[in-house]
Amino acid sequence: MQTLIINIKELIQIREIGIQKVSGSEMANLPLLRNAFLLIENDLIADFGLMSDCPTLPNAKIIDASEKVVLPTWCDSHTHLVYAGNRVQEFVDRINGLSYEEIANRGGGILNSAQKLNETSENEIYEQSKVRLEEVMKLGTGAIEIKSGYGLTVEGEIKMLRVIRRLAENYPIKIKATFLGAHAFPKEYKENHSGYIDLIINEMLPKIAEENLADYIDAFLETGYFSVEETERIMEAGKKYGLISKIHVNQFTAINGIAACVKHNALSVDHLEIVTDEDIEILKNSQTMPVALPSCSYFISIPYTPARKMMAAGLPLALATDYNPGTTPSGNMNFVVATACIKMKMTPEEAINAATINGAYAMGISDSHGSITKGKKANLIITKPIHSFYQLPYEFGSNLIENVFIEGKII
Ligand SMILES: N=CN[C@@H](CCC(=O)O)C(=O)O
Ligand SMILES: [Zn+2]
Repeated sequence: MQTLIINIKELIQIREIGIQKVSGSEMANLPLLRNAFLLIENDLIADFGLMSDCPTLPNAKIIDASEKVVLPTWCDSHTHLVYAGNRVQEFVDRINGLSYEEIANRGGGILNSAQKLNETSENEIYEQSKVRLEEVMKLGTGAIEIKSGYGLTVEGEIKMLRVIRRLAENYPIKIKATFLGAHAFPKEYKENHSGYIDLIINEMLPKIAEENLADYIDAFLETGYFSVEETERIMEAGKKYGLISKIHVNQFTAINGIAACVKHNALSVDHLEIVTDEDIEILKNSQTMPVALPSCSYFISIPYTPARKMMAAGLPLALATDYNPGTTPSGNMNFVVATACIKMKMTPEEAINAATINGAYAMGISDSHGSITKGKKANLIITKPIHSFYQLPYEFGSNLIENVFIEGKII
């Protein structure tokens, strides 16, 4: 099956095979072709180039993309898309003056979602989550990481990871699963942290490994949540089962967590609303991808990740949604890209690199996703007629997407 997209106004994010990520000043460069074609064969990108070199293929389905831009689908490397119910009351409480921390201290926050999740059947959680997954695919997300972390019990964490696996089996989008048992301490372990960490290591991890339910391991390394030492125990235990870490860190405070993550070869460090000069020094010369979550900063009014400072130091940066019921009830990567431009002063080129190739790296899939490269998955966004790709972040509230291809098929 061949599909030939012709007359593409701008074909953006074209890369040679082998580019895993872009860093520092390279992020300002977003390679593109004007007046281009792209050939899809089955689920893969078979060829692309200038219209002057476009092949004649009588049996191919032709799509005319005159006045339209084609780019790779978004790679959303950090979400909590599987959850039960919502936290809309906390949203109103915050408007009325309570902080995220105050809400959590009253038993709201993550523990509120955990209670709902443990009271809801696996089937019902699947039904609620698939609606969100279908919505983000239509919004141009072609690969997504989804975390557990609202179970906080052996049964609850396994239930979440089984829902993630079922979504991966039933939808064409690439899904990576991350085990986040260390998201918060359940009430009964408030004074017994080591007891809960023992439960994670001795009960949850072996079962998860037995069913092969997770690709990565995560922890919420933060004042009032998991300390550096506690997170190190989790990362070490994960390694024994082949789970590389992707860690929530530096959301509210900088407590030398990034150094511990780099020491344990974390694939990514995520949030980074508070970043010190020492943190930046440590991230240099590491293979760890920093991941910013600007719609979380927007929704709960906390600082934005200092993207300019980090890129100026030569670091790469990825962008993701953090889709979750508490701090970011939105999985819209188009909004993330626009917010990165508007609030973090990333250029459209930098933001698109961060949301595609670097997002793919942060979920370990840059060999197959994140750029227009021969042999990679034919995961493409075709826009409506627009003047240039700059219009995507510029018209931040509009949906400028006409079609989304995932693995060669329009969804
Ligand atoms: N910060 C930790 N975890 C989630 C929010 C969890 C929640 O409030 O439900 C986050 O990434 O923002
Ligand atoms: Zn998160």
